[in-house]
Amino acid sequence: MITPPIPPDEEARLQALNQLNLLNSDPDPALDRLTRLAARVFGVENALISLVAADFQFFKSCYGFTGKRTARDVSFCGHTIIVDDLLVLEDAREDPRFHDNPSVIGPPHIRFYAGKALKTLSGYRIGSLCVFDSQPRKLDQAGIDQLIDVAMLVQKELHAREFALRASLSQARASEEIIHQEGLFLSTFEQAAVGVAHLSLDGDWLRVNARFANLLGHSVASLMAVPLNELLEPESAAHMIARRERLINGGECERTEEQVQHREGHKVWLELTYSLFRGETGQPWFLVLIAQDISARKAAEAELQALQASLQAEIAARTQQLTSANVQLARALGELRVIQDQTLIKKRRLSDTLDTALEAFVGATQEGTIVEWNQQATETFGWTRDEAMGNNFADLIIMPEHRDAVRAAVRAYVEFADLPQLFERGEMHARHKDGHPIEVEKTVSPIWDNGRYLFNIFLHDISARKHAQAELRENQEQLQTIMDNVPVLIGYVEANLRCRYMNATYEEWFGRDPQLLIDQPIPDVASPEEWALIEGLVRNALSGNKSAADIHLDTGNHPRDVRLSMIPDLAADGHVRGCFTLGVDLSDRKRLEETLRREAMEDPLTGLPNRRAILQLIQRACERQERHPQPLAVFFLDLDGFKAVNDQFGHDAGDEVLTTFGRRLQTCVRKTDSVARLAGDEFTILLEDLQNPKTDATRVAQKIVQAMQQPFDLGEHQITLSTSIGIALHLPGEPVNAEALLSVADAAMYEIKQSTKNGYRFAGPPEASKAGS
Ligand SMILES: Nc1nc2c(ncn2[C@@H]2O[C@H](COP(=O)(O)OP(=O)(O)OP(=O)(O)O)[C@@H](O)[C@H]2O)c(=O)[nH]1
Repeated sequence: MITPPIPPDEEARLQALNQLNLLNSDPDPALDRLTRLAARVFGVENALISLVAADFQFFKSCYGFTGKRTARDVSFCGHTIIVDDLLVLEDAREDPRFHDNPSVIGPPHIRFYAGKALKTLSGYRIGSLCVFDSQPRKLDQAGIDQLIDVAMLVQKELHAREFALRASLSQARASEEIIHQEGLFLSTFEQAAVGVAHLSLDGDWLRVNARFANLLGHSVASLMAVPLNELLEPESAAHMIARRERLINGGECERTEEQVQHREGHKVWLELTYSLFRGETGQPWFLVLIAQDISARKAAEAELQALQASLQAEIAARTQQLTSANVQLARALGELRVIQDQTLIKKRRLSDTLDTALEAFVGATQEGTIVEWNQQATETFGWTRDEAMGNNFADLIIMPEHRDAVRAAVRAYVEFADLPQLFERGEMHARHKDGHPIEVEKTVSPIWDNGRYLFNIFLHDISARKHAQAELRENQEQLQTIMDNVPVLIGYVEANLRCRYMNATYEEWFGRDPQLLIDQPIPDVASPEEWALIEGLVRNALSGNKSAADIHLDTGNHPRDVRLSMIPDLAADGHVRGCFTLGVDLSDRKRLEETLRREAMEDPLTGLPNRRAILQLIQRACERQERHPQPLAVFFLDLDGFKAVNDQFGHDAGDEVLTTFGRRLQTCVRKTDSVARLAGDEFTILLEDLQNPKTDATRVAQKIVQAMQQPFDLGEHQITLSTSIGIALHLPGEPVNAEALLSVADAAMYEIKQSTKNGYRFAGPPEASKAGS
């Protein structure tokens, strides 16, 4: 006996057989009729339809023979399925393959055997139709043809089952594809980062995504309750009608910027893109309206949630419809055609929506292969759709240094369902075709698609925005540098008295970090003394008035005289947002002024008031007499023989004498009186509040003359000098002229100098004056 050989396509053959679900199945009346027919046609005892499995053969239909299965290695049919034609044995005992086969040497004692292989629609030989008998027989050509005919009938029955099975499988796959496409469309429609709406040709809402409604402060339902033209300015509504007409008449998609009514009453600036969706025959179906908030982007997840739920219910309902459509193949095929048309429309709607989107859209498989690429992606990255499709998205649009991270993120998601940070809405660097980096805002949405993930990636080019932000930052830094380097204290106080800014001058003045002030209430960070100094100014400025004052600040290092100015920061509506603070250090200027003032009024050698100062003092004293009518006296003094001191002892010795003379004069008068040096060795004394002018003046003059008797100490030498004194009295009511009064005293001094020197003389008639020594 020879065991049946294994066919070369065994594995595929067994798979085809298993898919038919016929092994070990119940008898089939149609097949039983055919085996009965075969036995009768050939007048044999037995007819079988056998299916050859991996290690047994199963008798799907038997006529005569009563077994259900036998081992494959003793089977006749195992041989039948490997021959191209029929296997015909007139007497099995004479064939080396079968002469000792258990079915030959034992029951059913097969002698005659004729079998024809049965093939599946794909050509796999899964079994055979055979007839056999316990008596040897011959089979002529007519018999062979008949056996082939009956085998073809059996094969046709099997094909009918296979066809039904395939149709059922194909229907199931088509249903899955429709559900998938529906899900893809809805997911994209709802996840679009822009507002999307479909409008009837009359401009009525058909479908609005939550993003669109959210832009206008509406829910989808409430927005759809308001006609679009009522949301627009009257002029814009008229334009919209004209725009619709143009699109219907074949015009290109149009983009416009409109002020649209927000539900809360204000207007929102939106960029609106109108396009038209046409059916397969070109007839206009509906309008697609894309809206983008061009003032600010706002999330709308909450609204999306509700709409998604209703759309999912719609998917479930449709799935139910499709399931019931599987009852009859013909009907199912018809419905399939309809649904395929709908799928096509939705695909085109999706594709149109994506192509008019203002964001780049890239669809990629979990291996990274690009399967979707819209027009905006071409504009953003430079690759045409044809160039991009089929390529790896990381290689194409991710900067080389980020590719490993992106691939790891995708792997983490696919293998562990771990949602990496990379998928969150955020910013990243993408890569242009020419290699330069593009800053983009990304949204990544994984979708479960038929046993694997697809990634929907929305990318929005934000390079221009980033560039503007960088420029702004640079300008702010430049401004900050200037502010920190001007020798002026600059700050900003908010209306709630909190400090928002203080420049580096603050640290220079107070030795404290200005950052410690930021956001702190000024009354808390200033000392009580400082706050008392500036509170009035700050509050005045915060009530809208400019204010300035010179204040004396104890700034730690050293006290400063500061000119503090407060300028209110007024908003466009007139309310006060805060105030700018400018502090200019006047200390140096004040010191200089003081020096100049002193130098203008003081004699540098003796430190006594100079000529200008004593003239002012005399003038004011005379003016005071109007309120306090007390007489005063002016002395004009000149040292006698002073020139000789210089000549004999030198100029320094002369200076010493002058200084000592000044001090000596001060000891002769009251603290309220004034001693001044006019020039050279000329001095002046102003005596005020005299009771008896002449007597009082005489007493002072004599005191001076006496004081001059004391020698001047010049180191190794001592000298004695005298002075000549002219005295002018001024009584209340007399004309006020300091220069004239001084001249009068000078003239009196001159007279005594010309006569005796070393004495005093009153101005006026000779008898009123007296020389004293
Ligand atoms: N050491 C010194 N000498 C001065 C200063 N200013 C003026 N002199 C000198 O003071 C002298 C004053 O001159 P006079 O008053 O004419 O000389 P005198 O010797 O006092 O003459 P009589 O007044 O007539 O007694 C001059 O020699 C000046 O050069 C000064 O600031 N220091």
